[in-house]
Amino acid sequence: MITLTNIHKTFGKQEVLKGIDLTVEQGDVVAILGPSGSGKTTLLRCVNFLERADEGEVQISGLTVDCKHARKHDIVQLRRKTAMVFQHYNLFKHKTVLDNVTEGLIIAQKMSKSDARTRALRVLEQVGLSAKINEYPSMLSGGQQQRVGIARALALNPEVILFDEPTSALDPELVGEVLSVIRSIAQEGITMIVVTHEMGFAREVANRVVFMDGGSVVEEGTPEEVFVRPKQERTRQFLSRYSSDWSYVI
Ligand SMILES: Nc1ncnc2c1ncn2[C@@H]1O[C@H](COP(=O)(O)OP(=O)(O)OP(=O)(O)O)[C@@H](O)[C@H]1O
Repeated sequence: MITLTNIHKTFGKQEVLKGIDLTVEQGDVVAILGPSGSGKTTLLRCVNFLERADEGEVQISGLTVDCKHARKHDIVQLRRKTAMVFQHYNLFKHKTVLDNVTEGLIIAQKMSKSDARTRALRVLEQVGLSAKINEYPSMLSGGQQQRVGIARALALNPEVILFDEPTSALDPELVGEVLSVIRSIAQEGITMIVVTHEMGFAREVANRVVFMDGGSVVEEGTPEEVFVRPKQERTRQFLSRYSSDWSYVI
């Protein structure tokens, strides 16, 4: 469903992605792990052209875009197939929860107000926020704000949702509620790529784990392959550093 081929990205003199190849099947939940600065977020942003890779190809359900020569029209088409959940939620502060979700549907998807409202109410129920639709982001906890971010992504009915460290801005006690919402969405078969430092989540919710280091994919496999029988020494070292952080229990 998604194929990334030979993705390269350089910032200044720093080569941040060194020829990444990755295939994601429909319904996959792919967790991307790796040390800080290994290029995880940059890779995710290259999928929907929030960053344009210098070289390589992004293919999402039949649409192939050459990163170097992509035209605006191709990028718009590709973005329609994706939705992103950001680390810092990126909500509109002066809009209610409901309007935060309907806005994208009315503007980007040219939906009527009443259809947008119907869909928004459905996804807000899915993330457990039916009681908060008329509140403003500042009235919500970080976990609730991130659930609005997730609802907004879901409402777009994308082929893939890209999560960029969705819990890293949250206080520890709020992480579980957001991960549980992501897990419940994953169980519905939505394709997801999740950049995360939550090892327990990656182990229990993802069906594929990708370990990146230094701008390359060092190892990938099922959670069992990567967590229990890692082949690469670098993966082993990384996991042992994080072994006390597997606190998320479903
Ligand atoms: N827009 C940018 N301009 C310049 N350098 C950048 C830019 N975005 C990322 N980088 C650099 O690219 C490298 C990889 O960053 P990236 O955010 O992709 O890593 P990461 O693995 O997601 O790290 P973390 O886990 O800390 O978020 C870092 O050295 C970062 O400073």
